[in-house]
Amino acid sequence: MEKSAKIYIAGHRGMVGSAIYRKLKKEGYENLLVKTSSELDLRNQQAVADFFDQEKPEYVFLAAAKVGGIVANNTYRADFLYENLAIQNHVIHSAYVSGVKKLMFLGSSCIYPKMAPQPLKEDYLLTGTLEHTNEPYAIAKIAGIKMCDAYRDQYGCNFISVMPTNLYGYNDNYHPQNSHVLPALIRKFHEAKINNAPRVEIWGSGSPMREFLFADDLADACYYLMQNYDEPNLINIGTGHDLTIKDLTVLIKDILGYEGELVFDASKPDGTPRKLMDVTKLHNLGWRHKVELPEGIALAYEDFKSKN
Ligand SMILES: NC(=O)C1=CN([C@@H]2O[C@H](COP(=O)(O)OP(=O)(O)OC[C@H]3O[C@@H](n4cnc5c(N)ncnc54)[C@H](OP(=O)(O)O)[C@@H]3O)[C@@H](O)[C@H]2O)C=CC1
Ligand SMILES: C[C@H]1O[C@H](OP(=O)(O)OP(=O)(O)OC[C@H]2O[C@@H](n3cnc4c(=O)[nH]c(N)nc43)[C@H](O)[C@@H]2O)[C@@H](O)[C@@H](O)C1=O
Repeated sequence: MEKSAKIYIAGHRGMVGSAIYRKLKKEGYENLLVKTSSELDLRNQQAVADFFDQEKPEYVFLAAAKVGGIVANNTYRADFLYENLAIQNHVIHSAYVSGVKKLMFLGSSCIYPKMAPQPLKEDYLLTGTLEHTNEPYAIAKIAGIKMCDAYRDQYGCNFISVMPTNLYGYNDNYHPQNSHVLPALIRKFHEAKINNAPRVEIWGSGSPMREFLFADDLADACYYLMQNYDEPNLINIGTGHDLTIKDLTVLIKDILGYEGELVFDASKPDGTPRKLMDVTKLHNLGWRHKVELPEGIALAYEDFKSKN
């Protein structure tokens, strides 16, 4: 990617898009094209086609999507399927029509079968049944991967797909119901601490295992892969380490300095028992994460406090 290249970051106000934006600025890219969802609704096919026709971006990071935690995914099942399919269909097709040189599509670790062997290798895609709570979102993401590959096969487009593990960081979503676990726990322990609440409720059994990557590390990996990866099929992005939700809870509780009790709410879903990424392919290409979980949680908490 030449420093003068015109680069469209779809979803630049989100956690991932804003991290990619910061990374590209830091690397000296000045010609960055961005639009909020009110300026350009990516669900609108004609608006997306017109935008690509007029702006003709050379590179695209597709980090716009309908995103949320386990309960949001399970509650707004139709919206997660429809909106994500619409956004990615319109952006990927218009990128082909307007002659984009390279596009990166962001998927998610939930594309893998619920009971796949661990760690999750890229070739486990479509080898089993998906986790129910996020099946619509996962189906949309799988369609995005297959769309990138099909446009490469039929039209020779250099469209790549990356699969990040669970993410957290600056500009995360801290909504009490719709967020992912890590930002949800930061909010819960922060509020419990300032209100002297005796206990905090944790969803599910605490036994599921999750892997967490700081969003700025993800942006670094995306930039690296945009320069060093030109293959079909997907590539995982993660740390290669995971922990139980219970251990994550204790870690966040300690970092935030909350001293009350934990109560596990079995009426809430556990979701996938484990989804640890196999990052051999990424490591072999020469990229590794830098921010470890305790440091990243402290950074995310500072960001949360500065906005709340
Ligand atoms: N968060 C996580 O743990 C993980 C995320 N990912 C993937 O990373 C990508 C980014 O996620 P993340 O940054 O967390 O999500 P966020 O919710 O933080 O940001 C999503 C962005 O998408 C934009 N967007 C949503 N709908 C539309 C629309 N109809 N038209 C235009 N823009 C739209 C929003 O724009 P605006 O602000 O202008 O409204 C927003 O900035 C997604 O593809 C997601 O699937 C993958 C694995 C884990
Ligand atoms: C990134 C990935 O994220 C989603 O999958 P998920 O990993 O299951 O999502 P999650 O972060 O919301 O939960 C992880 C675990 O944590 C437990 N948990 C405890 N207490 C809270 C809590 O307070 N909030 C939340 N959200 N979860 C909690 C929760 O019960 C679950 O066992 C996908 O839908 C999809 O979006 C996707 O791709």
